[in-house]
Amino acid sequence: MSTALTPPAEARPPVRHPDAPAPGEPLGAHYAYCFGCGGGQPHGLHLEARAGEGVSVTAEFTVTTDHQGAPGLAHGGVLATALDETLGALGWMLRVIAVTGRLETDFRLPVPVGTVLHLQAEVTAVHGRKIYSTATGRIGGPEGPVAVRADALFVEVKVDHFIDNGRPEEIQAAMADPDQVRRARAFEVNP
Ligand SMILES: CCCCCCCCCCCCCCCC(=O)SCCNC(=O)CCNC(=O)[C@H](O)C(C)(C)COP(=O)(O)OP(=O)(O)OC[C@H]1O[C@@H](n2cnc3c(N)ncnc32)[C@H](O)[C@@H]1OP(=O)(O)O
Repeated sequence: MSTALTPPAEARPPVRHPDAPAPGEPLGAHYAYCFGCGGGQPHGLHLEARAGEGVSVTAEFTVTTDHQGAPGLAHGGVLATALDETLGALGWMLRVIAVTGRLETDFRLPVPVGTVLHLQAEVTAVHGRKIYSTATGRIGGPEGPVAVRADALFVEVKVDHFIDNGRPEEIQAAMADPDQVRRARAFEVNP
């Protein structure tokens, strides 16, 4: 793990937000067109995450023919996306908006098409806006061997990060969504 992903000595253990979803509760998509979790992306990962104990989440992603690199095998970048999306879902447990600053990935086993990747992620430490976290993706079941893993640094941001930087067409469409809950989920972690 790179030094940038080692929490400083002053970092604190993460605190589960009192209003975090209960363990086992599905977290749902934060944005319908998210490539990781959105239902509106036909070739996306359609990753489904659930709240875990403490500051953790679990998720599942089924590798399809849309996700290949080599014939019959998942593309490494797609697997990194699955790890990134799962780690991103930890924001629901802290109730903060955060984006990936650094993602360091280990690929340990090839992952064939048709595999269900069982993901687990947890926050390990928090220092100011910096959120340190780690994730695994197992195959053959939730207790199966680790095929992929990652360490990450997410950085807390304000909602302006998206409004100021996203392409105006998509930002305006998301803000104009008549579904208030969906609109809130797209722009805030706390709907
Ligand atoms: C319409 C749609 C709405 C969406 C609704 C939102 C819902 C919730 C969205 C969730 C989405 C989930 C999806 C999966 C998660 C992604 O994939 S997120 C997308 C990929 N990530 C990005 O696009 C981020 C791009 N990078 C940036 O915008 C900026 O570099 C950052 C990360 C915000 C940091 O910039 P900054 O705010 O200016 O902060 P900065 O002072 O540079 O850094 C703060 C601290 O972090 C450290 N740091 C920053 N980057 C790094 C790094 N790469 N390595 C080491 N340290 C770093 C700095 O050294 C600094 O440390 P201290 O000096 O405080 O000790």
